[in-house]
Amino acid sequence: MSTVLRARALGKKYKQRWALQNCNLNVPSGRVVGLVGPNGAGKSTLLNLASGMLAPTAGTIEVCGGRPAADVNQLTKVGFVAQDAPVYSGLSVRDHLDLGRHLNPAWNDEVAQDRIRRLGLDPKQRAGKLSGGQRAQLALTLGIAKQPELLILDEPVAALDPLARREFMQSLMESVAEQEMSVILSSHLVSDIERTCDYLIVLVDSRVQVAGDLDELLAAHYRLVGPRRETDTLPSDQQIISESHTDKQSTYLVRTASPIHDPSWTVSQLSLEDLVLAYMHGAATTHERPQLEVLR
Ligand SMILES: Nc1ncnc2c1ncn2[C@@H]1O[C@H](COP(=O)(O)OP(=O)(O)OP(=O)(O)O)[C@@H](O)[C@H]1O
Repeated sequence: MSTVLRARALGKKYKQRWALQNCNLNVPSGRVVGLVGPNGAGKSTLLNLASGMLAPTAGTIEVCGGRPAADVNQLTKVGFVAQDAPVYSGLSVRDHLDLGRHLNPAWNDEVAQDRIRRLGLDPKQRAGKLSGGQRAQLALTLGIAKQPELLILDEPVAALDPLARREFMQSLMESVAEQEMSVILSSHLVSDIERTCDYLIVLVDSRVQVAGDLDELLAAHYRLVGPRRETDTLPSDQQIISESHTDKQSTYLVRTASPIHDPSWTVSQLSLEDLVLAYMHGAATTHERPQLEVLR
């Protein structure tokens, strides 16, 4: 199985503060990866390192088998749509497509023109006059028509209303299905991740808390509710992600590869939202609880 992103002890420091620390990842190719975490967790930092916009302070990162943005070949392989979908406000939609055609050797003009038509964008319209959603769609169009091996999207739907968000994600999924493309996208919205992603990375407070195949992660996490028990009474193969207690009752969210047979527990599976929040809560027990927007 080939790897689209590999990070080893990767770190990025701004002045005295680590924005990303000891990040180790092996993301398989052909997946749609959801990168989730609270504000300031380090998501943009990781995506900027992956696109070559930033250089690591520590460790290494490889995308599509090479150092990000190392040469023209590497630049061709990776598409990056930064946060807030940056476009040139003085240029028209058509100018953007012309620019894309000239700058990208694997540019697919048919895909670009078709998307613009389907979105109902006027080619003569200046990008500065488009709505936030239309700008995001234009930026996504440029990323998709470039036909990269890896498309990186930093909070692509943040500015969109729920309907526009769903349409945006749908059109992204159609393009993924049509092209052989890996995608890494960051989002605060668990519902978007749930609908579109098959691989999850949870980043909190500059550290990767968990990463892996979404279905495998969901299958390996449980909520245990039962009479109050101390942490050290749980089997060692159960990794405690978060816990809460009342005088009489304990609730644990655990990760384990083994089935749970203990009859004193009421056992249930976790939703994706539960899982993400458990890792955020677990990582934040010494801090204020981070905010995660959960929209349905
Ligand atoms: N250019 C910079 N100079 C100094 N500090 C920075 C810079 N960029 C980011 N940081 C800090 O690094 C940390 C991680 O920021 P980053 O933008 O990667 O987080 P994020 O998870 O993308 O957040 P958000 O969800 O709010 O976009 C934050 O504490 C932020 O203040």
